[in-house]
Amino acid sequence: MIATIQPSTLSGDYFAPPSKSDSHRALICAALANGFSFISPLAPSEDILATISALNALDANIQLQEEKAIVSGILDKPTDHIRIFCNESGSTLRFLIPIVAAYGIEAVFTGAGKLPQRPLNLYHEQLDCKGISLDKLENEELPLKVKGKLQPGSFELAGNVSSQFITGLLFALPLLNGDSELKIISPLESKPYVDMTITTLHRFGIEITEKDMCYQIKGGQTYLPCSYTVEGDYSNAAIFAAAALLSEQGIVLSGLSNRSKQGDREILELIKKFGGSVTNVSEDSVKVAKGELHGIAIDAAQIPDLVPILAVIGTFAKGKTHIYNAHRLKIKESDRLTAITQALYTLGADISCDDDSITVYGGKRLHGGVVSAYNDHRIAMSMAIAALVSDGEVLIDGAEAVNKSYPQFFNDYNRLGGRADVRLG
Ligand SMILES: O=C(O)C1=C[C@@H](OP(=O)(O)O)[C@@H](O)[C@H](O)C1
Ligand SMILES: C=C(OP(=O)(O)O)C(=O)O
Repeated sequence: MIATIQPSTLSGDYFAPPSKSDSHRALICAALANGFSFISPLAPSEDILATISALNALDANIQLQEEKAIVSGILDKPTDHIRIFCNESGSTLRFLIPIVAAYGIEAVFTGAGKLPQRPLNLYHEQLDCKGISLDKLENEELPLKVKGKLQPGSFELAGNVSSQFITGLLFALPLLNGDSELKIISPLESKPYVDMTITTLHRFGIEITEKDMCYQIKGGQTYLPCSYTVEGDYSNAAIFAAAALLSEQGIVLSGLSNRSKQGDREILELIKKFGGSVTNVSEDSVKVAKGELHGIAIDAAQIPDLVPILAVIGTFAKGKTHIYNAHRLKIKESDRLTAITQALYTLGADISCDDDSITVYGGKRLHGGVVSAYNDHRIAMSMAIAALVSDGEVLIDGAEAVNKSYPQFFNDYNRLGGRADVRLG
């Protein structure tokens, strides 16, 4: 699909869609609980549908009704052999591998897009000696056959590859018949996502303690069903917060808890640092509007998903914006460092990147052109915001990538005054 976008200004009232990360966690915890849980709101993005399909393959019974899921948990040990298609969802894949291992189920995991090239090395290193065999069936990470019964004990993981490996083990280890500990042996990046996991586990009756970056997990714990309200998604709302920086009237962003553990709520502090206007309206809504924007330095270690839209804001801001500690962006749905740099460069931005950082000198308008989404939802959405300040139309090739996390993106974009025409290309 191709999105053809004319320059415009977005303004008005925006309501954040449910958080993809929070939704994954709630669905998995509910599926591991014996009894009925109710989860709402839910948005049927490709990633969330992948997790629902995977959990139903594990004999959980998840019924989606409009924007709500009714989940009855996995009954004892589900079937012995299953195939789990994770589509392009790294969360689905990395969260479910330890869970399948905890149940002793033989499973073949498959995926699409770049997922077969995204690393699983930490599981190969840590699960092989805990009763689990992980066999690559072809020459990439997927298809992957997982076999064996996960044993409790001591695990050691690096903190600078993906926090998703830690989350996956935190879901599974409480189910085992013995205690475990999970030592993080290098500085933990994307730590807010692990904090989100622990918060959601607590809501479903599972307790994890942590001291000196070592997580202690008691075995024999029982997930308890509950009614769970999914938070608004800061990662996707950040796209419209950036758009608001181009608008005198601004945008009121609602449905975003000011007590959220989502790391990407940092977007509001960063917008203030850029010189944008941020005004609290209520506990769950904030108004963002135009300000005198100047370049800033940004440590991306804890907020990787914000980097594409931060680079776009950098093109708005006068002077230098430098985003560093961003090396992990190379192993997302695209090599996001190269993708966002190339796409903005195509529209005339003064931008460059290396293996760990992006530098952009902003303050001048961009020009129109044709850019790729690189099969990456966050690149597609970020470039739709860059199009707002381009002299001339911008065509985003592969705009359907937004469906991975935010199928309603272009509807919301146009409702706020955007001029995006999305057609099969
Ligand atoms: O746990 C999660 O929900 C996520 C963790 C992050 O990955 P990393 O931990 O690999 O940075 C993030 O990029 C991803 O979109 C969602
Ligand atoms: C990388 C992302 O998700 P995942 O790792 O779940 O594929 C994302 O949503 O930007």
